[in-house]
Amino acid sequence: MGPVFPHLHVITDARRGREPLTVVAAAIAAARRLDGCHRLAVQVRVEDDVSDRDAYELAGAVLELCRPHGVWCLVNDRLHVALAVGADGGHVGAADLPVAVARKVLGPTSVLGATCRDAAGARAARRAGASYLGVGPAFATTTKTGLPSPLGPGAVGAVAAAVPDTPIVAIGGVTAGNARSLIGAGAAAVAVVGAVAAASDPARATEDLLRVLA
Ligand SMILES: Cc1ncc(COP(=O)(O)OP(=O)(O)O)c(N)n1
Ligand SMILES: Cc1nc(C(=O)O)sc1CCOP(=O)(O)O
Ligand SMILES: [Mg+2]
Repeated sequence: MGPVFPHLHVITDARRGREPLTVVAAAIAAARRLDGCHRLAVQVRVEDDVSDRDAYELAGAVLELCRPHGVWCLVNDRLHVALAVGADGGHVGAADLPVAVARKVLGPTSVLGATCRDAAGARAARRAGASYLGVGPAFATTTKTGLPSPLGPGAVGAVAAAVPDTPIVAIGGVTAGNARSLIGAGAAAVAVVGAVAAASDPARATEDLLRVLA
């Protein structure tokens, strides 16, 4: 992992009718304006019914946007796609490959994120080889269904305190208005879908988030 763990993870919204590449390009442009590309990561996340071919094409195109600026490109769920495009790493959750297996697939040096929702899960994921932990839902979200009740900053902070050597990325309902409460509680970073992808001006939204996270 590089010396600075990115504070803002922008996750693609690849639902039909969205324009993930336009959003990613806008987010990177905003980070460049703030001289903050090292503080930005992009996670390629597609719906389950998207074909591997389409996920591969999207991930390759996102990587092409990220790499020249040193922005991390991570791939959600589909580690074979991460490897195929040469991404910086991947992210897995409870329905994906187990963390230890994901680590084997990606190799020892790739970035590997794992979703966890409590201290015990965080310690287990860390032991299994996760390099960062996605913890959520921090706040209510409509982007993903079937999630447990929001944790709030306090519970996110309790997970962070359980794994002090591991960056926590708080996810779920994060906005420029509430991001600082999560960093104040102990998260190293936040991840967003809607706050950037659904914004009328995704570049401005990215800039706002990077500023409050500085
Ligand atoms: C940073 C980050 N945290 C959590 C998740 C959620 O992963 P998962 O639980 O596997 O759910 P899906 O995103 O695959 O629907 C994430 N993607 N990123
Ligand atoms: C993909 C995802 N995972 C979550 C979790 O808690 O594990 S919340 C979430 C959706 C985040 O989208 P938004 O920023 O629009 O709320
Ligand atoms: Mg997953």
